[in-house]
Parts: sequence; C-alpha cells; structure tokens
Amino acid sequence: MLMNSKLWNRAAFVAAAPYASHFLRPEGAAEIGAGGARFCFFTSCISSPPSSSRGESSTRLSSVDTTLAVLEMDLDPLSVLRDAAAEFPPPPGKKFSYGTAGFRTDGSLLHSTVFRTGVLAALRSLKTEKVIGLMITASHNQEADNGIKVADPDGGMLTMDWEEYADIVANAGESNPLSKALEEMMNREDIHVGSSSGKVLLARDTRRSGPSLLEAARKGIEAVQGVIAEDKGILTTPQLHWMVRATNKGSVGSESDYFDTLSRAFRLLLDLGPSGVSEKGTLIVDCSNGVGAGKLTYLQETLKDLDMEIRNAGRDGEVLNYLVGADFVQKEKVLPQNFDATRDLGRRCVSIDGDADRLVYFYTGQSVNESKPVLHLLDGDKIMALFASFIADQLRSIVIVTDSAVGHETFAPLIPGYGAVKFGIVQTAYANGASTRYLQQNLGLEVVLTPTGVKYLHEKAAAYDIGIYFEANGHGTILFKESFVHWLKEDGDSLPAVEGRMAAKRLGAVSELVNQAVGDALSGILMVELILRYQGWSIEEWDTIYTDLPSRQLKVKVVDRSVITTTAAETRVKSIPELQEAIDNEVAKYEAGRAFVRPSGTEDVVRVYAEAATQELADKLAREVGLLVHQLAGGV
Ligand SMILES: CC(=O)N[C@H]1[C@@H](OP(=O)(O)O)O[C@H](CO)[C@@H](O)[C@@H]1O
Ligand SMILES: [Mg+2]
Repeated sequence: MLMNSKLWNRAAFVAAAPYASHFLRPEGAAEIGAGGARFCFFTSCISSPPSSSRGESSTRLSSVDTTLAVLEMDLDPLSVLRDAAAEFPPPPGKKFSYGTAGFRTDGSLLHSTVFRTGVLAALRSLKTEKVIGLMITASHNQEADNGIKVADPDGGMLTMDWEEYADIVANAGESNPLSKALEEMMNREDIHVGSSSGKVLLARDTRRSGPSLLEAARKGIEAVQGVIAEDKGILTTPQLHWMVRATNKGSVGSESDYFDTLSRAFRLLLDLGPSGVSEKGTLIVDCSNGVGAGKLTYLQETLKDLDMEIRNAGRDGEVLNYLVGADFVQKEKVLPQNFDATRDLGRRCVSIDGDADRLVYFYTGQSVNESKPVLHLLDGDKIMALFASFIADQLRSIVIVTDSAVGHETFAPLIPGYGAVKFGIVQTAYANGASTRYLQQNLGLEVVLTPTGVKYLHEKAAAYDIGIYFEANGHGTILFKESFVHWLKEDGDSLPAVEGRMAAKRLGAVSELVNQAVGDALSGILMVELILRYQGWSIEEWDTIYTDLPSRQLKVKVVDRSVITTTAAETRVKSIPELQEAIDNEVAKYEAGRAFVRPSGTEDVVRVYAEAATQELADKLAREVGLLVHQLAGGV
C-alpha cells in the first residue's frame, strides 16, 4: 500500500514536472519516490489513486486535466509524520538519551527511537542542505543491544546543538506530542518541509535487530517530505561516516571508492618507504565476531600486501562482542577467545570492536616476574604515540624546525610559504599518564585533554593543521586541515630536498589512508602496519617506546548517575565536593597516584579510573575510590 502510494505520487509529479518549476520539488524524489510524499499538486496523467489510506486522506483527484491545478491537499506535513509515527509507539516508561555515542539500548526497545532519529536526520539534511548519515549499531555492546547515531555533513558526529533535539524527539510521547516537539524544533531552526530536498545514507552492522531497525529508520526519513533514504547495507561505522563526507565533497562516495582510496594510499606509502623492509610475521586480527571480518578480508584481497589471519569472524555462530573485541581486551586486559598465550607467543595481534571503529594491538610475552606468558596491551595511547612520532618525523623533513623544538620545548615547525604548522595531540583523562609524558617530553608535542567522547576530541583535533586524537580504548584518527593538504599536494613538490618532497608526499597519502571523518580500525591497522615496516620494528620494539603506568577501571552502580557532574576535562567532581575531597585524600596516599570518577555516557554506571606505581596499588586505589562513590553518590 505504501509502495502504491509512492508510485502514484511519483506519477503525479513526473507528469506535471514541465509546469512545475515554480514549485520547489525535491530533487531525486521523482526517481526514487519520497516515501510519505503526501502533497500532490498536479493532475495530469493520473488515473485513479490506489486505495492507500495515505493517498486517500491527502488528495482527491479531479478528472484528467492537463492544466496546472493545485489540488485539495494536506498542507500539514506533520500529519504525515503523525501517521507514520503511530506505527512505532515509544516503549512506556523508558527514557532515552543521545549520550556520547547516540542512542543505545536493548534492540527490541529501539524502533520508536530509531524511527524518530530517522525523522531528525531527514530534518538535519533539509537544514544543512547536505547528505546526512544514520548508522545502526551498538558498537562493542552485547549482541542484544542496538543503537543509532547520526553523521553530520562533514562525516563527523551530530553537532552538539542538535543532541538536545534528539533527546526531546526521542522522549516525546505518542504521535501528537511528537509532532508538537518537531514543530517547535522546525520553527526554531527555520526548517520548511516541502520546500527543498534532502538525503540520508543508512547503514547497519551485523546485529540481528539491524534489518527491522533499518526499516524503522527508513520510514522515519521518508516521513519527511522531500527526503530520501539510501540504504548502503552492512558497513562498518567509519565506512558510513567516510561515505557521508565523501558524498558531500562531491565524490561518488561508494564502498568501493572507500577501499580504493585506502588501498591506493597504502601502496603509495609502501613505495615511498625504505626499501627492503617487509612485515615481521603475520598479523592476527580478532574481529569481535562483527562486521570488520568481511571488510578486512576484502581489503586483504585487494591489497595483496598485507598478511593477516582473521579470527573471530562470527561465521560459525560465535556471538558478537562476547569475550572478544577491542573493548573486552582493553578493559579486561585478557586475551580474546580463540587466542592462546603460548601458541600465539610473541605474535603481533590486533583486536577491533563490533563496528570496527576501534583497535588495540597486543601480544603475549614472558614477564620477568611471572612464569606464564602475559598479555601486553598496546592501546589507543600507544597507537597514537606511534602515529605522532611518525608524523613528527615527516614534518621534521619538510620544515624548518624552530629553536624551541630543542630539549623539551614544544615542537614548532615552520614551512616557508605556509607558516607555522600547528601540530597537536588530543587525549582524554583515560590516557595513561606515561603516554602523555612521552608525547610531551620525548616528542615535545602539545597535548590537550577533553571530556570523553569522540565529538569533543575530534573538534579539538580539527583546530590543528595536523591533529591526532585517540581514546585509550582505541578510537582515534589523524586529522589534516584542508589548507595544509592543499599545500602538501600543490607545493610539496617544490621543496628543495628530496627527503622533504618524499615526506610531503607521505603526509598527503596519510591524509587519504586515515579516515578523516572518524576513527577507523581499518585505516588504523594499515597505518600501524606501515609505520612498523618503516621503522623495521617488531611489536615488542614498538611496545618499549614507553612503559604504561599500571591502571585499573571499575564501574559502580548508583541510583542516579546524573548526581555526579564533573569539571576540568572530567578529572574532578563538581556536584559533590565531599566526594572530590575524599578522592584527593585517597590519591595522596599512593606513589604516582591519579584517580577520577565520571558518569558513563553509554552505560548506567559511574566509571572509576585509577593509576599508581604498581598494579596492586592501582587496583587498591580504584577499589577505595569506588567505595567512596558508593558511599557518597548513592550506590546500590
Ligand atoms: C572509558 C571509556 O572507554 N569510555 C567510552 C564509552 O563512553 P562512556 O561515556 O565512558 O560510557 O563509550 C564511548 C562511545 O563508544 C567512548 O567514546 C568512550 O571512550
Ligand atoms: Mg565502536
């Protein structure tokens, strides 16, 4: 019935198009059919409408008439939304919050939220006049969960100004309160449905609830007149973000474009690297039983120059994210399923997460104190340190390094004809203290801290000519300012020294290899593998660039985690001064002690982080601080 209604509207529009220039009709709607397009302005070539409730209630066609005629029509686009929304009633008593990474909860409770986020994304597309993305995933969360997040026109996260709208729209009651909320929002944002066109790219990960949620999202998008949904199928989260960015920059932005871009840049970087170095053994990849397995297999076949063994591909019914994946390995500090400390001793391994936007490397090796092999984790901080030192090396080859780079002053490169190159590093409070010291003192780089959440890190990193951000959990990327990439491509070749010209080409290629929209496990793996080849390093050699301070993370359940608010990039509790005071007193008892607490944005818990001189002390500090949270912030 819906299909009939769409076809019928399409017929009306196509036939009338020659007369229609003064009506701003959505571009593309005629080809694909803007679902929910309820306005029908013209009568030519119409036989009879199908018996669709939508079609019947919105339009009554007069007899065939080739003159331009405005028909009886429903002038309220919100009524279409109301009708469509009625199919997806919100679950009673459930409150949704867009959080640090979109909406996430049990997949069976999400249809209403996903439908509404579809509407929101469609409105965002109308507002920005650009393509928007919608990704259905709950990343590293359990298989039964799912989620949805919006990619803005630049491929980054939804602008923070709109997160409030997302919350309001997701939590509005049934159809009528929803349409009221939308109306208010549209007034505030000056969005006029029906006067322009829009497009939303949709994708999902491999979760079982994905197909039905994708359908709900599509219905939400197409309930906004003039906006079409384009289903991109099963993708990694970073692929969808990449496609949104590429499409808005005027490229085709297809999945094969994505693979071509990464592969081309990887091969160019190999060609520009030192000759005669090859990788040190096969890379073993734990794919978290998720979407990354198929994509990495494809990448490997395309590249032919990357020796990988894919494990935990989820092909034999293994459960997504269960005892596997980057989040599990980084938080629990144990090997994922199907890895064996002895069998895989010393081998270079990497874990990605369920939607392939995080990566952490690891290997097992003998420890001085233990008889059994132990896990050595190279987390987002250590990946970032590897990237930062590589980029700094390239910059040193093409620039005049100012005097201030001597000793531990900040590295301040100058390029004749470009000026000072701003190169900065962005971390969160979860970054291991040893990594921050290495970046600042050994590499002389500027390091800033932001609150948790990619949107904060990304924003800060984007302010630099080259900004690298990483969360300790393995999400991060290297951002290049467009003007700097332009300089590299246009002027890099006129640098006097060969090494300078090579370095400029390398940096240009890195800007293609590394996803500029969000952190991407696929580009991350390629980048790490390249640098290790450039340096001729094994994973153990890379690991020795600095030694992590022992750390521990815990979660504490409280009645209402919003009682804790924080300041100073989440390192200090603001709302309960006695809690912060007690944490300070506890931390003061430990050598190299550091601890902070914050409410999670993705789980209903308060997170505790502690660092100290030994693992025993870090564990003790985390436990003590956890108890303080329990006592002073309403533990359950
Ligand atoms: C300590 C930690 O790892 N926090 C994660 C986690 O956020 P929380 O707000 O801590 O739940 O999920 C976010 C989204 O994936 C990620 O950006 C962040 O780093
Ligand atoms: Mg993820």
